[in-house]
Amino acid sequence: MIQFEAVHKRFPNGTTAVHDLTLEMPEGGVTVLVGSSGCGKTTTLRMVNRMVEPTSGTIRVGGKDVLAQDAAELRRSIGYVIQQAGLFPHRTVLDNIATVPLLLGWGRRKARARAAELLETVGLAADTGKRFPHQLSGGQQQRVGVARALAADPPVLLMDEPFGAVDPVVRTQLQDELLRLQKELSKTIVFVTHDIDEAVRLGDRIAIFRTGGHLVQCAPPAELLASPADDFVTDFLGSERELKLLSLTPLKEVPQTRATPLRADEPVSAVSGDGGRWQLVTSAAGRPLGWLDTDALPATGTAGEAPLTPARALRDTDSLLSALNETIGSPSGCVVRVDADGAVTGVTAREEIHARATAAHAAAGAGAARTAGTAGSDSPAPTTTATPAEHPA
Ligand SMILES: Nc1ncnc2c1ncn2[C@@H]1O[C@H](COP(=O)(O)OP(=O)(O)OP(=O)(O)O)[C@@H](O)[C@H]1O
Repeated sequence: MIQFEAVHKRFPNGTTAVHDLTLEMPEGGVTVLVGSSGCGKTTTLRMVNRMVEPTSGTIRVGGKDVLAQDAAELRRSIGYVIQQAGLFPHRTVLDNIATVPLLLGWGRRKARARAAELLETVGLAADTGKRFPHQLSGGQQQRVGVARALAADPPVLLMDEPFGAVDPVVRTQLQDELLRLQKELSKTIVFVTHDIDEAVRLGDRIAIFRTGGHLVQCAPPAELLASPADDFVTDFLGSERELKLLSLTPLKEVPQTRATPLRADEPVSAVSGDGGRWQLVTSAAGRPLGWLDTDALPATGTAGEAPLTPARALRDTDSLLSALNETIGSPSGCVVRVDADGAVTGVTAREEIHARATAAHAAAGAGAARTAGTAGSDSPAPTTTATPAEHPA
């Protein structure tokens, strides 16, 4: 959808912000640009909608050279979200969202109706529309910024540190919202961030830049984490590289021991972990109540009276990292698995989770090696075309 071919940007003061960039951003995917401050991420992003003009090279959006298009028209056809939303302070939220549709001549009524619909899409209450931006929290303003960018339903969204100015809890909520929206809308998104965790969470592909506007590596997150191209990328990914890889792998494919009723005449069922000492007790509806230590049971006691150690249950869509975390806290060393309704389906032992984690690492590494081989290079290529790796739903 977006292609950079040998793009160079040198500002009049002599600064080279982007150096010989060749990069493809696939349709319907999120490409995240990361790197330290001043490495050319924003300049790269802004060249897509011609807010910055390249010095040389070609940029195509949907196959068309951006320089061959009218700049204002191009900008209206591409959504743009920036840090702190950049809303017009004297316009209501609804009018802010309706900005591009009005510029496109939709008429006030239709533009406002679309804006009202988008308020709901981004998770804001209808009455928010009448307020002014300063009457909203930072997180709410960012949602309005996203709604404004989506108003004319552009195929491409440019997002420049959109969640950089909110606290970590709101940031996670906004990331969740974006993932949810993206599942529905499948936009081609270019997302700039400083935060590698955000990049791993949101990106279908991550492009890592180094100062001077050099692209060092571009790959799906799992490949990048399993096979960083050089020491710069390794350092940038941080010391928890392997754990980040586990955060991308869902628990789904890891086998589980199925739960079976302990005694047909009791409203509890149990499944054994840790050689049978620990029993998982469930309610009549099959929800997990906790782990029962059978060694500590009084001779005459029953499962229904004994104290239970709480068990946090995981679903198939949870990550191997969450599973690993649970095995550390679980007295049995097993994680409890539940279905979408919260009913226990079984348990998985720590060893199974470790084995799957090792396999996930090997598979991601093999994917990167295949890509490097295809590219005909003896080091991982900066631009890869490998199949996207597993990603949490
Ligand atoms: N208009 C300009 N004139 C001159 N130099 C500029 C201009 N805009 C950006 N630069 C320089 O180009 C380089 C890349 O800037 P850019 O904003 O693209 O980096 P960035 O990776 O987005 O940085 P940050 O993460 O800090 O936002 C920097 O050295 C910056 O100072």
